[in-house]
Amino acid sequence: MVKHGLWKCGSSEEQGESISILFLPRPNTEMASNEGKHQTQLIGHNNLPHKSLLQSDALYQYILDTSVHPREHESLKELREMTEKHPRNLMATPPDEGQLLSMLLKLTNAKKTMEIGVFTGYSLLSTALALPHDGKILAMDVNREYYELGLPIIQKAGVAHKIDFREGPALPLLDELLKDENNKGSYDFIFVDADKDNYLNYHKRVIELVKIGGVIGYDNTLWGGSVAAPPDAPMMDYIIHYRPHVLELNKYLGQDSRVEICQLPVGDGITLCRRII
Ligand SMILES: C[S@@+](CC[C@H](N)C(=O)[O-])C[C@H]1O[C@@H](n2cnc3c(N)ncnc32)[C@H](O)[C@@H]1O
Repeated sequence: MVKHGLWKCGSSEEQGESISILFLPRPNTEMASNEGKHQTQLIGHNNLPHKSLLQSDALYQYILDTSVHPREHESLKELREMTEKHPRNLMATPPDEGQLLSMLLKLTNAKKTMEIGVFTGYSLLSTALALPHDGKILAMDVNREYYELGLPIIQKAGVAHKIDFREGPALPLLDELLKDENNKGSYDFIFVDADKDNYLNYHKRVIELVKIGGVIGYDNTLWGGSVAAPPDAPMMDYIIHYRPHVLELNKYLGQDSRVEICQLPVGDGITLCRRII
């Protein structure tokens, strides 16, 4: 049976809701042959096969084995393995997405970046390793304890000096940044991976902070595949709760003339926005 899961989360996890998976049927799968009926199944952290919307576990494993794990920096591997033991490990950015972020940062010669939603720091460390020695990352998370779990590994990797971590809700921090005209249009790259119900609020702000030609990446824009599910498909409560926000963001970005966009089915879906005006 092919499984399609919701792998990442926003503030619902902060509120202690349970984590589970939304299964969606696909043509030519066991589910489709079952008269096309939707099925749901609860599944815990430890028995999830992978974080991806790809059509099979084997295909995703092939990508990991062939292109991702052999090239993963030893510190990223250490951080990933440490995070796998965390009860909320589903929040972590998967390694293929970390590789994508690293490639983007290098292709765009990014130097000044921002990350909203750090958790234990997989995407943060991917970013820090990809930036030049004098690169900078303004990293925000409501929970410093998560960040501090990965910090010793980041320090050991010799890239902690690039990170300016701020604890607290990101919106007021962004509003504070916007008070200084020098911050506007100054960021090369901004990665948004936090509370999904605020993504449009983030967009209104980060679009002013990213430079023209710079890139904003919004994570989880396929929301476990639920964005294309029929409204009556069985879904977990937190999926239902955030789904309208993700749908609204996707619709908004699809029409926002200030950016060119590209939505990729990597991880839980990432939408890249290149600011053009
Ligand atoms: C999906 S996780 C981030 C995963 C991370 N990018 C990684 O590589 O593992 C979401 C994070 O957003 C944080 N968060 C939730 N609401 C937030 C808010 N309003 N402002 C800042 N951070 C928030 C959570 O504490 C959590 O660590």
